[in-house]
Amino acid sequence: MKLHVFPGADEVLRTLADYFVAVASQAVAARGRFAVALSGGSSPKKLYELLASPEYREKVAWEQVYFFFGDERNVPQTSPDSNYLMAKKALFEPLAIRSAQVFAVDTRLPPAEAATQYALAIEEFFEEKKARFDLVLLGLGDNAHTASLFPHTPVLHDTTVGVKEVFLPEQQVFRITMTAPLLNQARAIAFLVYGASKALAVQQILEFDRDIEQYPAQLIAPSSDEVDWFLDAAAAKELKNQQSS
Ligand SMILES: O=C(O)[C@H](O)[C@@H](O)[C@H](O)[C@H](O)COP(=O)(O)O
Repeated sequence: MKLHVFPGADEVLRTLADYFVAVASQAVAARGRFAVALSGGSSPKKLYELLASPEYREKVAWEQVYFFFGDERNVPQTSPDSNYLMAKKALFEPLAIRSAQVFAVDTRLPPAEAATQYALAIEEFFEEKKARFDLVLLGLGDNAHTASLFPHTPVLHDTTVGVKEVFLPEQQVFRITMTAPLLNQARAIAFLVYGASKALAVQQILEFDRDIEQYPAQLIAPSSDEVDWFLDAAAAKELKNQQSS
């Protein structure tokens, strides 16, 4: 696990953008393609816009990049809450990404069906059960959730390598999420977390005793052991140890 802590969010985003470029280039060179599972929420929007900017857009062979979503809200793809719509506006449209390169959750289906169909689409893409993303981008909620692995939800104990629907009783909404076993098959995982509101969650995940019911992001432990945390100082301020382990 590697920590990359910088004073401001801009430096965090640029460092993660450079990391993204490096992992993408390595994957294309080794396997002829780069399969990435994007994070949703608000934090990664600036990263996607930076990657699509004139400074970065020439650094990646975008025609060899295939995009998936670590999770999705159970809303139409035209909804402002859609992770797909956010990525479409920030990344896919500016880079003229072909629709065949983007695997979005079909949220027209009922949640359970959408999850099953998405899992099948992932298996077909990788042409095997051991689907391995080259990179999974993750955020962190201030309640220590990641993707849609929320505290005290059954999906936290799901050993399926796949995609499941999650009902969030507080918000009375469904989400669709990759399970921890699927996420953990990734070759590399990068968390992007910035802002003081995340500081306690970061400390809980990295320094508290294991308690996945309360701190679901503790489930993220890829077999590759390649987990990089990209944090600004505000998000890292509760950490006693800011050294990588
Ligand atoms: O669909 C989502 O919302 C994300 O996948 C979710 O896991 C997100 O990463 C965290 O909730 C942090 O969200 P912010 O970046 O908006 O704080």
